[in-house]
Amino acid sequence: MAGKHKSTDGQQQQLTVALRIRPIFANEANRGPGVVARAVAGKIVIFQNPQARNTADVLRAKRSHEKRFVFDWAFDGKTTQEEVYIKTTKQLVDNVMKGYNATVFAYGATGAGKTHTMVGTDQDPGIMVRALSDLFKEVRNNSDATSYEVKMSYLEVYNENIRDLLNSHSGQLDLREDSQGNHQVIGLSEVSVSNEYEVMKILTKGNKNRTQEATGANQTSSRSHAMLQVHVKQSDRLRNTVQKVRTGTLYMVDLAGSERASHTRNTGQRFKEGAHINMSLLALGNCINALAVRGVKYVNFRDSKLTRLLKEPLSGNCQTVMIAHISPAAIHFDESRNTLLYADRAKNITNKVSNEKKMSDEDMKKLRDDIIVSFNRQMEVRKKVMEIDNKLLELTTEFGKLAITLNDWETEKAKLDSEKDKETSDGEEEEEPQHVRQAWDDIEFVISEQHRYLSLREETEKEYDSCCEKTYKLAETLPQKTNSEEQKELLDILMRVHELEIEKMEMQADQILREHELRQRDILLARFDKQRQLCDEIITKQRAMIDSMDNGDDKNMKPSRELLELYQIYSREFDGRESVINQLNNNDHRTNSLWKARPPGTTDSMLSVKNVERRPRRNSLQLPPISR
Ligand SMILES: Nc1ncnc2c1ncn2[C@@H]1O[C@H](COP(=O)(O)OP(=O)(O)OP(=O)(O)O)[C@@H](O)[C@H]1O
Repeated sequence: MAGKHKSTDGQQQQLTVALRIRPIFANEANRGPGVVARAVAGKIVIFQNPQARNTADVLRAKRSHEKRFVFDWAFDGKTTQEEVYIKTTKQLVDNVMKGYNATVFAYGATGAGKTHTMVGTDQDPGIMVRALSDLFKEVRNNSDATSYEVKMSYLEVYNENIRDLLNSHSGQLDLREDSQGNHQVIGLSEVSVSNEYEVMKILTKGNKNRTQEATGANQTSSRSHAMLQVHVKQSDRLRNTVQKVRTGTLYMVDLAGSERASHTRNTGQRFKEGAHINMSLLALGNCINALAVRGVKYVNFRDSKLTRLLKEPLSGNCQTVMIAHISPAAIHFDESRNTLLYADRAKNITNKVSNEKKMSDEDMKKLRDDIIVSFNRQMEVRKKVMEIDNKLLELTTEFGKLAITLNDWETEKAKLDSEKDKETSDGEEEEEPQHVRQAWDDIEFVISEQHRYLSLREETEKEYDSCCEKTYKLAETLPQKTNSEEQKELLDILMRVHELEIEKMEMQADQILREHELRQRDILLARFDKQRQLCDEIITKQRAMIDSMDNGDDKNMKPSRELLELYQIYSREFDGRESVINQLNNNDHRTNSLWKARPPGTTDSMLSVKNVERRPRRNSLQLPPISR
């Protein structure tokens, strides 16, 4: 089997080119110098110029008049129909069943064996029948899990007119280009088929309708290009699974003879046909030449109906096999050489093959719905995270307030204890008032709530991450799944709108956090303020104590010179600070703007609830001792 056909999705694939040399007929062998084309080693064609045989120097003649062509496959007169089918087309059938498109077309001069390869006879059928027979075998083998719909259409292009071979009354049919750049034949009948016997009947009927005429070159020459299209649509039968619908099309084309019109010695109508056939084959040749040159952006498929119909097979999402045909007879040297050169050129054509690219309106709607559902879920979960954050921030604020109440109480208790010491010296601890006991209970509750919300946040954040991943995976499939710019643009806009929604939500969350930070700073500042007042009080009292000692008898308790200097600096700082605070209190606006700057030394962890731990109940406020 040709390894070249085993398609990996989205990969560049070269056109597979096979060359078939039919057996020489007795009348051909009698008429000239015999055989000029031989297939060697299954891949090489040795082609000789018959005139070389007249040269005396046999070796020199051989070198200059013998040409070798290498193809994917080279078949000779002994190769069976089955072998040709297995090597060129069998894998295409497998790929069509996987949802790819595939084309096999027969090219060559009149009488070179195209129809024999494509259609064959009842006793020895050709590719069309064998491919359909294999396709139905696959359908039967997989019918438990998959439901299939196989439809066929068969048309011919004759004198640049398209006719339906399955409906002889259809007349000429129009070819239209859809929004995705594919060509469709309007009004072409599609027949549902379920087994190979029906296919055989339909093909025989179609071939009878085909324009055939005896010419000087062939007894039953096909004067038209015939195209058989087999569409396979499949969907999973299994319940509770996502319905996956795949469609693949197999195009099988039997082209009209490619020889020059003059060779058939035709005049009048026959000549006109020849001219048309050659015009479309010339257009096909031009397309093949253009496609074979790497980097060519524009290929003109518009010149003929045939090239318009073959646009997708040759340039688009399709695996394509060309089977070129030649006669081995010396009398057909010119046509055979032309065919060999065409086929050689066609080897360079590459197609990009994918079974994902084509997207029906139904699939498009599903993808759009999936994206919306995924985004909405993402927004919902993000909202939940925001609500949790909000709750955590409220708890942090609450914690801050309660901490102030407790600190206030510790300060007050220290004062009360020292006053009591003076009076009674019994060392009994001050009883906590009701609001302080309540504050301890509340702070305990706040801490347990913080832990609860933190673990909830962790879970919800994980859920949010998986939602984001799902949405972006869907978004990533877009370029592969759509082939229309319009579809892509629409889905891009949809994605952008939702991204903006998410961004808006993030900004709201940011705003809430900022407001909370401001509140936290207020609380922190209030705590600093209390601490400062306490320090002031301590320093002032110590100063008074030292002053009183200074006046007393104990000269050893005199403060050092250094300490006295520090007191002076402190009182200057104190006066300056008081005047700034007075100024700020008179001007609310400026006070607010001052809060906007983070107080020096305030770190994120100071604002975070995670790091706040319950203070030990009986631990009074610790101040650094002033060392003398
Ligand atoms: N490989 C082959 N083995 C045996 N007979 C062949 C083979 N190829 C072609 N023939 C015979 O040669 C004759 C011409 O072949 P065929 O009609 O297939 O040519 P064609 O290329 O389709 O010609 P046209 O373009 O005129 O339709 C037929 O009688 C056919 O049976």
